[in-house]
Order: sequence, then structure tokens, then C-alpha cells
Amino acid sequence: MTATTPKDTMIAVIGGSGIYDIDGLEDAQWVGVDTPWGAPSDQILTGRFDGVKMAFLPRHGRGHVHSPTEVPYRANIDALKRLGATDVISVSACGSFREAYAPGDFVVVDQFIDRTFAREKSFFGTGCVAHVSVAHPTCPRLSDACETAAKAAGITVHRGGTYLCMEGPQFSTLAESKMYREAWGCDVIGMTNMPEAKLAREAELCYASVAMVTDYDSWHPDHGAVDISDIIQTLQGNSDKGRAMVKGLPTLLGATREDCPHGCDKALEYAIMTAPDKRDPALLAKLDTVAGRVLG
Ligand SMILES: CSC[C@H]1O[C@H](OP(=O)(O)O)[C@H](O)[C@@H]1O
Ligand SMILES: Nc1ncnc2[nH]cnc12
Repeated sequence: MTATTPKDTMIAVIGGSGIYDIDGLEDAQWVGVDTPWGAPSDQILTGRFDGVKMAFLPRHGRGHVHSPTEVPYRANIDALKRLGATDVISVSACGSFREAYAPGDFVVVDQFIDRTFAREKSFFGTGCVAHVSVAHPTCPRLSDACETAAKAAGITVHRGGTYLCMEGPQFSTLAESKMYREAWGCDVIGMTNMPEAKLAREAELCYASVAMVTDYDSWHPDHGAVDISDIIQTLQGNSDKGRAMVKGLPTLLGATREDCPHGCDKALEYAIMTAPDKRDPALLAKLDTVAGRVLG
């Protein structure tokens, strides 16, 4: 076995709808980060919790400015990595396709179906082509920590599930809702975890997703069509629980970490296809942080 050098953990939380800040950080500071992919959704809150470095980014910006389609996913992931993030945890609102996944419950999702079509999905392209595996798009080690922290905070949490990522911003039709649930076997639905999870993998960051159920989408005969006012009512309670879960993560993950046993932080090892002499210097410059480990 190859020995690895421990490095500082930095837990980066991407807060979804209803979560625009986190409290209790020591040395808390909102910092602006420029990236070659443009500006991230907002400034990033940095600090420490229980001696562990943390960063928090509101996905839609404070005040909920960006729609799911318009969230600058590439800039967000690049900015977090640029700050030193090692572990990214998405905390998102979602609809449920399972009777047993009730509003207020959390689901630590482990699979995605990506139905988005109007977003930039990769850091790579002409001049530097790369193909990473996303067969297992979430990090089991990080997901374990989320599950444990959620349970410790008294939250009903379900481990594993498939998250259907739709383009939005409109919710699904009844026919779509039934198809995702009955034919495709999805467990929850949201509008943001893709391409975020794919980009985190390209950036060699561990990624876990905690989906907080706000509604039964539109399939449930007893609940009718999903309605934003119902979602907003459930969001407040979910957000408080999400923040409680996040506070349990630093002691579980520790101030330093080894290489990821699942290889998330080596995802680019053999992924780049473009011959060195055919690579575009301008794109390579943009990839300095995301792919610096392999591009040198
Ligand atoms: C507020 S309802 C729809 C909205 O909420 C979710 O956002 P996020 O994933 O950032 O928590 C969902 O994906 C939609 O963007
Ligand atoms: N039913 C739903 N569909 C898509 N995104 C959601 N976010 C919260 N509930 C949702």
C-alpha cells in the first residue's frame, strides 16, 4: 500500500433552497472568489467549526437570485476547490416519490438521473478532453458521515436513493412525475444536483448529497400537485435540521484526512484523452485548479 500524506480537511457545504447561511463558525468571513468560469453564486462563508476548516456557499445566492438553470455550477465547484475544499456536501430541497420518504425526512442519495439540458456540464472540452467515471457519483465515506450526523441530530434519514434532476424551473407534469416514480424507479426529484455532482468528480472532490424532502411532487393521490407555498412552509424546518446536521460533520470527518479510499480525489488519473501536444494552452490555464494535480 502506498502511504499518503494527510492534508487539511475543508468541508464545503452547498446550501440549497432555504439555506443561505450557517451560524456558529469561528473566524467567520464572507470572501469573494474569482474563477476562470466566472463568478460563483455568491461570496463564500469561510471559518472553522470544532477546529475543522469549513466553507459555505448558498447555491442560489443570498436572497435566492439564481434559478436552477442559471446557477454557475462550474464557478461554484472551482471556487470551493480554489479555497482548499476537500469534501463537498450538498444540502438540497427535493420532492419525494416514496410514501415512506415523508416531508421533513432526509435522504442521503447515491444515484442520479440527469434530465437537465441547458447547463454547462464539464470543465473539459475542445483542447483538453477528459472522461471521468460517475458510475458511483457520491462518496460513501462522506455519505456515511452525513447519515451519522443526521441521525445524531434526531432527523429521520434514509440511506440511498436515486435523485431525478430535472431542468425546471417549472415542476413536473403529472405524467412525468408518474413516469419517474413508476417506470424509472426514482426516489426523489430536484433541479440542482446535476451537473454539480459531475463537476465535483471532475474536480476530484468528494461529494455527498443530502436531499431534504419538502413534498410528494405531484403523483400522490392524497396530496395533489406540488405547490410552492407548501414547500416554503416545510423549508424552514428542514433548513434548521440541515444546519444541525452540518454541525455534526466536523468531528466526524476530522481536521485532517487521508486520500479518499474510494478514489474520488484521483478521478482524473487516467481521464484526459487529448495528447499533450494537442492541448489548448488557454483551456489548460482555466483548468489550473480543477485539474492542476494531473496537468502539473
Ligand atoms: C424551492 S422549490 C424548487 C427548488 O428547490 C430546490 O433547490 P435546491 O436543490 O438548491 O435546494 C430544487 O432543486 C429547485 O431548485
Ligand atoms: N417536487 C419537486 N420537484 C423539483 N424540485 C423540487 N424541490 C423541492 N420539491 C421539488
